[in-house]
This record gives sequence, C-alpha cells and structure tokens, in this order.
Amino acid sequence: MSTPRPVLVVDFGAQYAQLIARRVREANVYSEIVPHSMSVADMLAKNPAAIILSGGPSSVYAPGAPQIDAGMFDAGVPVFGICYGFQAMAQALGGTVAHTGNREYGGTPLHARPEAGVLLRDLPDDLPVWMSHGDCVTEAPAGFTVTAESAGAPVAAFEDLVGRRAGVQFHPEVGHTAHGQEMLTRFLYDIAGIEPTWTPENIIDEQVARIREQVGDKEVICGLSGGVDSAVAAALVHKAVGDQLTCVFVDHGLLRAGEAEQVEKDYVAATGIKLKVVDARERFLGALAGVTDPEQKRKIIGREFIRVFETAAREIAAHGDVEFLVQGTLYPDVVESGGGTGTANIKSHHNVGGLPEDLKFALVEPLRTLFKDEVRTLGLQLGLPEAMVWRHPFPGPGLAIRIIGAVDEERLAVLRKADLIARQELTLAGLDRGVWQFPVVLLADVRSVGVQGDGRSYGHPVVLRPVSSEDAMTADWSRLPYDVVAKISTRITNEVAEVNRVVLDVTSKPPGTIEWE
Ligand SMILES: Nc1ncnc2c1ncn2[C@@H]1O[C@H](COP(=O)(O)OP(=O)(O)OP(=O)(O)O)[C@@H](O)[C@H]1O
Ligand SMILES: O=c1[nH]c(=O)c2[nH+]cn([C@@H]3O[C@H](COP(=O)(O)O)[C@@H](O)[C@H]3O)c2[nH]1
Ligand SMILES: NC(=O)CC[C@H](N)C(=O)O
Ligand SMILES: [Mg+2]
Repeated sequence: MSTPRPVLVVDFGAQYAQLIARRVREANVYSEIVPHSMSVADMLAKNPAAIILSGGPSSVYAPGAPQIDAGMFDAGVPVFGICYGFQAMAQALGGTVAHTGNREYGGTPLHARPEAGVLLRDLPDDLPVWMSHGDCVTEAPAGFTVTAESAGAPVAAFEDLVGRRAGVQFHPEVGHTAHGQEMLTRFLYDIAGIEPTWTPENIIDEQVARIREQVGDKEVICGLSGGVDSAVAAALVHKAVGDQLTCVFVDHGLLRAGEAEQVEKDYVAATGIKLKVVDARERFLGALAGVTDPEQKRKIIGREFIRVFETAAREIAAHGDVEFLVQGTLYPDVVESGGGTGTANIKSHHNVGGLPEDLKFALVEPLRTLFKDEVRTLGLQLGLPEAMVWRHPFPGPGLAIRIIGAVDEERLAVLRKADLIARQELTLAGLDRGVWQFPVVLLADVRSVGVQGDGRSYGHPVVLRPVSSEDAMTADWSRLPYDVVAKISTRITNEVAEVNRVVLDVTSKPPGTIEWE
C-alpha cells in the first residue's frame, strides 16, 4: 500500500504537537509532524491532505517570531490553526494579533455561536475549553466568520469555509477540552474532506521488529523503576530479544515507602525477566547534598543514574560491553525537556534533558512518541498485571523533586511518612483509579506557627497535589471529597511530628505543572 497523503502538523515549538498528531491518528487519518523551519515548498511536496498549525511559546508580533509564508494559503490545502498557529494564520492573512493583557490558562468557558460554521455546530454555546495564551486575535482576516469568543479572546475561533481554513485560540487536542476531538474530526472530515481510511499498524509488532533490528544479538540493559512505562518498555524488548535483556533497578534513596521491595518481588514474579538491584543511596544523597535548584537536582540525578547503569552494565556483560540502554521514556518527558523543535524547556526529565553529555549507551526507547494512556493500553495487550498497568506515575527523580529545598535523610523520612498516609487514605476511599496521580510535597524551607497539645509548634507545611489527567500534558486538580482531605490532614499532623500544616494545591496544568519542581 502506498503511503497515504499526510496531514502535516507544523510544530511551532508546541507542548502539544504530538498530541495533535495522535488525535489525528485517532480519527483514522495519517499524520506527520514537521518543524516550522521547513519551507512551504517542501511541505507541499509531501502532497498534504491538510495542514495543522500548532501552538508555540513565541508571540507572533515579536521580532524573530516564526511566521507563516503566505504561499501556504495559495495552494488550496485546507489549514487549521491552533493557538500560536491560529494567531500566526490570522496575522499572515491580514487580521490583527495583540497582547491585550488578558491571559487565560487552564479551563475557560467558551461562548460559541453554534449556528455559525462547522466546528462548533450544534455544540453547547457555553463550552469548557482548555486555554494557554497571553496574546489574542483582535480582528479576524477578511473572509472569516468569528464563531466563538471568551472573556480573554474576542476572536476565539474562526472559519472560512470557502477557503477551507479554520482556527481556534483554545486547544481542541487536549483531553480537558469538551468535544475537542469532535472539533478536530469535523475539520478533517467536513472542512478538509478527508476520508477516515488509515488504520494504525500494530504498534507491538512494529516496535518488536524495530528493536530486533536496532539491537541485533547484542546485550541490553533496561532501567526498571516499577512504573508502567519501564515495565512496558522492558516487556517489548523482552519479546524482541529475550534473554539478551537484563533489567536494572536503582534504589537511589529517593523512593517512597515499600517501593524497592515491591519491584523486587512483583516484577520478577509477573514477567520472569532477569533483574539486578543496585543500592545507590549513598551515591545519590551525597551528590544532592545542599542542592536546592530544581534543574540542578534533575541534572545530578540524570547523571548519577547513567553512572550507576554503566557500572551495572560492566558487571552484567557476558561478552564485551553492553551498548544499549532501554528507558521507558514517553513523549511528555521529551517535550517538557525542550526536545521538540523550538520547544521551551519546562523541566529537564532525568531520562532526557538530564542525561549527561558523555552518554555512551545507545538508547532504546520504544515509547518515545506515545502518551501514558496509550502505554497502558499496550501494557494490557502485553499481558502485564492490572495493578502494574494502573499504578500512579512516580517520577524517576522521586522524592527529591517533592522536597522544596535541599534533600537529606531526615527530610526524606518526613515526606515518606506523609506520602504513605495520603496513599493509604486514597486507597481506603476507593479513589485510586479516580485520581490520576497524587504527589505529596514537603515545603522543607518554609515553617509556620501552630498550636499542638497547648504548646507552640513551628513546623513544615505539606502540600497535597491530587490531579486528574489523561496523559500528563494537561491536568486539573482533583475534587477529592472533603472528608478524605480532612482525614489525610488530621493523620499527617497527628502522625508526622515535623509537619503542623497541610494545604491543598488547587492549580490546573497549565499554569502549574503536576510536580512542584
Ligand atoms: N529507580 C529506577 N531504577 C531504574 N530505572 C529507573 C528508575 N526510575 C526511573 N527509571 C528509568 O527512567 C524512566 C523514566 O521514568 P518514569 O518515572 O517516567 O517512568 P516509569 O517509572 O517507567 O513509569 P511511571 O511514569 O509510571 O512512573 C523509566 O522508564 C526507567 O527506564
Ligand atoms: O521519570 C520522570 N522523570 C522526571 O524527571 C520527571 N519529571 C516529571 N515527571 C512526571 O511527568 C509527568 C508530568 O510532570 P509535570 O506536570 O510535573 O511536568 C508527571 O507524571 C510527573 O510525575 C517525571 N518523570
Ligand atoms: N499556547 C500557545 O500557542 C501560546 C501562543 C502565544 N505564545 C500566546 O501566549 O498567546
Ligand atoms: Mg516512575
């Protein structure tokens, strides 16, 4: 079968470019991401069925901001602009974009004119959509109908059905936008006239073949954390190259209560994969001593992980060197580390942006373009136990990025106790699946006055950060029942002597991230 005509997603440095491509795939339409630096002639040479312009961190009116060559609109290819792409499209076609000072981040009510146009037809006229912008289109270009507005965006959506062009200020690609997938689908089917004929190849077979080709008959190690991503990555590699794989679990001293034991016991029992456990607690805590800057912590942790893997590889290798390191890297790790084209660095994930420059391993990362929920589906298909597949994500740098301030044994012990209580109460309330992730954060350099047992206390606050999400790209704070919050708060302040205050984080992502560092 010949390659189908692609829908090109032009990446302007978006946090969400892969998410757009994924949504297009979900609509059974073939999609490819291209950088905004690609010339329009090269894009058109790919014979695209449509072009989607992504969001991005720049302001279109700023000097040097990426622009759209107006030639894109002369070729008769349907175009859909999202956020920055919407603004750049408006500007290229003669509309106006301004910094109005009305910033909107997270859930925002959209006032649609559902009678106008195609994208919003018959949808509720008051839709909750996800926004992330500081600039907005103040005047649509000639020939476009404005189909929605929000408090901060007088032009929040527009369409020119004759020219087969449309755009939106909000993000239809994120799970938190109501009817977002429907809007994208309407662009693809109803405005661009694309037939939904593409079906995704079987990702498992494709990845297994690719891993075999990359690794050949060489030995491989895999960083295994007990989390779902590395479990799925290891299962894929095991399927591809069997006993050439040895997994390495690093106990870096930044784990939660009970975690090391669980990995040793459950993972091997479930999969039969060879596992080496390394106690690297002293090494990590020594390297982190006195460090408070989040990026510095992440870089140190990324480096130490690799040094530990190198030592482990030398001990494991039966013949020569181990060249390959498998990691359960997902797309959010890559994009947040600034790994897209012109993408802002939000935080350096230890397994991507935190890797040392002198890395000698070749990386095997079969999940690098996927999102957590897609990986969970793969895990179930590969036969991994439900408890492993549905486990809450836990970041590789562990509790180090949940202690705001320097990391040491005492602080880790305090946070471990508080975290265990929060997890126990969530499970007791039957909310493990209702909450996507539940970081507990220790504000180690902050103290507040309390009164406990008629005496004065001067302790540390702990932050509860339960969130709902689908893929970690966007999140909302979980509306936990107040009695569950109360129970956690009472237990933490009663049982953890160093903590005298518990606060609840009620910030969505954006503008907050899930972790505090
Ligand atoms: N303690 C650890 N020992 C060995 N490798 C680790 C450890 N922690 C993280 N890694 C490696 O870093 C990768 C990224 O970590 P991350 O936490 O994102 O994924 P995960 O732990 O596999 O899944 P989850 O997101 O569900 O926790 C892991 O897939 C794994 O390869
Ligand atoms: O393995 C990891 N290494 C890291 O350095 C890292 N930083 C954040 N996370 C996890 O990624 C998801 C998104 O996190 P944020 O909203 O905090 O950016 C959330 O699920 C975070 O827990 C990490 N995972
Ligand atoms: N998410 C985006 O694409 C943001 C676009 C632009 N930087 C703004 O703030 O409006
Ligand atoms: Mg993890």
